[in-house]
Amino acid sequence: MALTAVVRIPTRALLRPWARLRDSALGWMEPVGGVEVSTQRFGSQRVLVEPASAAGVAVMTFKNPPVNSLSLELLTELVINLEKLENDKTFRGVVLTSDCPGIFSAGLDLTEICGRNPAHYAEYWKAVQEMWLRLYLSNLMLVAAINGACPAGGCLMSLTCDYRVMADNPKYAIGLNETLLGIVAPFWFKDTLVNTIGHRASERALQLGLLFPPTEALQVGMVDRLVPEDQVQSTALSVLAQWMAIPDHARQLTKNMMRKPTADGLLKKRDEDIQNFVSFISRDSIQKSLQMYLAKLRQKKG
Ligand SMILES: CCCCC/C=C\CCC/C=C/CC(=O)SCCNC(=O)CCNC(=O)[C@H](O)C(C)(C)COP(=O)(O)OP(=O)(O)OC[C@H]1O[C@@H](n2cnc3c(N)ncnc32)[C@H](O)[C@@H]1OP(=O)(O)O
Repeated sequence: MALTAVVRIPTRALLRPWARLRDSALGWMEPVGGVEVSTQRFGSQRVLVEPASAAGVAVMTFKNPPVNSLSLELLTELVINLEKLENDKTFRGVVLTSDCPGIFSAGLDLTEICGRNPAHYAEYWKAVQEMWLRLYLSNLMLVAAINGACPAGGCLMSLTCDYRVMADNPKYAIGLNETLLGIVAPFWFKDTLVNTIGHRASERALQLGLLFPPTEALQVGMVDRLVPEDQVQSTALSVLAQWMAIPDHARQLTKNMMRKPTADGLLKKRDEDIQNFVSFISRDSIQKSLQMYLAKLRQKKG
């Protein structure tokens, strides 16, 4: 269904983005001459993108049931939709969230890294790298609305955002738990965590594969705010409204200055990282660990 409508925002607000917040706070909604803002919903099978009611903001919702595992398809759709948002200069901020009840994302799709061939592992890992690079270096303001469990690759995805709001439900946990599966978080996962919670806390969390319940995640700095479950998305949107008050060029240059050196670490050796992944994941011992882990997950219900 096409929900095309056009809202006009005054050019002065686009030139001075921080003015938009003030204007809307004053109740300014008059469509006056200026730049067209598309309010059309778009997206794809697994990623829905909807413009939020605030100008310049979109909500990107992952819907890859049952657990939003990061399949090759989901990763590809995510990157395509992010690129669309970035190319549409009317968007300045995006909330990332999930459509799967109680789960933000279960991380990498284990069926993509278990029982496949080396060419598939290479293709998949390239897509994981691409997702991280695009999100981590995005010029857009990204806020993760973590409305459920957020292990491993799901946690990584949220760590690429500029701010994390998590549902205050002790049933949910967040963290890089790779060691529990007998696998190792690659250096760029580690770097992203270190940049967020510091070296000592990362070392402990990574070695032990810690999954933090919300209160501990807040204490360690893995998330920025806890709110009741039904307020996760609205809080994420109001955080974005605050960030929108900062002039884009200054914020973007600052973000790039903070993040580029970390991203360069991977950009300089993408191929080597793919080769490392393929040879690591293809080992019999690693495949056995993953099979056992998957079997345990599947047995849980039985
Ligand atoms: C020295 C050189 C080093 C180089 C190394 C390079 C790289 C190696 C590192 C690679 C990095 C990997 C990062 C990852 O993301 S690995 C994935 C880790 N994910 C997890 O551990 C999460 C596993 N899932 C869960 O804990 C739970 O499913 C849950 C998310 C908490 C949800 O629980 P619940 O609601 O109870 O749902 P179920 O457990 O019953 O699951 C439903 C259904 O979904 C299947 N499933 C769950 N998670 C995954 C997954 N990640 N991938 C694929 N499938 C998954 C689960 O098996 C159930 O399936 P069935 O309905 O068929 O039983």
